[in-house]
Amino acid sequence: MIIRDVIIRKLEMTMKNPFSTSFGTMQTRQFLIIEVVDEKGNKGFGEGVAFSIPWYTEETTNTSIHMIRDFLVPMLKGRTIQHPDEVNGVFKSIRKNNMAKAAVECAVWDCWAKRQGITLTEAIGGKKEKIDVGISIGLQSDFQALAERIHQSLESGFKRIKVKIKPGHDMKLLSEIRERFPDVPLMADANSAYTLDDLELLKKLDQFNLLMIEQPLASDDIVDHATLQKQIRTPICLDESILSAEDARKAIQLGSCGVINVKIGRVGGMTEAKRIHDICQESGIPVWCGGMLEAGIGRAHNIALTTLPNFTLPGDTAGSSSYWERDIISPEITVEDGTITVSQLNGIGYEVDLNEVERHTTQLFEIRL
Ligand SMILES: O=C(O)CCC(=O)C1=CC=C[C@@H](O)[C@@H]1C(=O)O
Ligand SMILES: [Mg+2]
Repeated sequence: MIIRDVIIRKLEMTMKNPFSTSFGTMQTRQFLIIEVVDEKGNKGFGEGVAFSIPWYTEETTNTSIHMIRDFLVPMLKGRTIQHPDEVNGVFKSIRKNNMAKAAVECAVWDCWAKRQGITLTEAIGGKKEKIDVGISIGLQSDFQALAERIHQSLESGFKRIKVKIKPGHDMKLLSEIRERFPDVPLMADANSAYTLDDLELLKKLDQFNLLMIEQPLASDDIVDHATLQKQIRTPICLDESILSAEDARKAIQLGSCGVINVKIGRVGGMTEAKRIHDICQESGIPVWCGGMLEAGIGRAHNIALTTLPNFTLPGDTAGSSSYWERDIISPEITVEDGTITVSQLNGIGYEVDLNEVERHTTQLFEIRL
């Protein structure tokens, strides 16, 4: 396969509900859609999930455009790609910028699967026909609002609830949730808001019987997390700290976590996500698919990834209607009784609604290779 054309679109879409974490609130979601076209005219799509502000990782929507236009796409010029696993190696000389790499690599995966006449799920070796889905609820204005969101989410069948915590919004919040919803599969994501100075408080969170606590300490740390994991019963789930399969190997070796959240963008693509899955599987560490408030194309890639066997925990892969009035794919992704039925259609399994894409496009770059 030879990639002949690449179209980079920057989109801006308004989320139904603002999403708040320990680092800020977002309602307008900027992201990229990468379209690749091969020499036979097959098309593939990937989503660039970096935010407009570099608060989750160092990347932004605009740094991704720069990386993709000026470095990554030129590296594909004149190259025959036998299998999409090769793209990870092609981009290896470029450091980090994982979300930019993943956006292009995922478009190549989709294109290749369509060219082979197979689903993306088959292309990566996934087997599940249905996947379990949880929901991530951002910080809310007050407990009543949060309780209402949890209640609605349980009514809709979501298989686990993730809430955001930060210093000052932890003990009381979790104890109120537990009082009202004693048996709910519950986890808390701190997005790096604590340090080992908070050890005593973090130990107390064990009483809430959380499935796991996500990224309590620094975003680039695995050493302090290992110290913390030895002193708390609740499994630590690493998110921000794991950027590669090597990071996963080291974190597991140090005992820094009991679970890993895999995000395709954060780790630089589908190939690296599969490697992390495999390392965790060999080490008895369960994984689940994290979310980046994606639109339909990114979401479709996440669903395919989740069909791998060691994705044994529900992911942050809620359906289109949890985020958008109208998604950019057809049909939209729907969740029934807390599960998504994996599409049997080729590639990502959904049609990209180019009219909707255009309606939200604020910048477009066409590159002919
Ligand atoms: O529903 C989703 O897409 C998951 C949302 C979510 O929890 C997150 C998205 C992006 C950055 C973070 O705030 C957070 C996370 O850390 O997992
Ligand atoms: Mg997280």
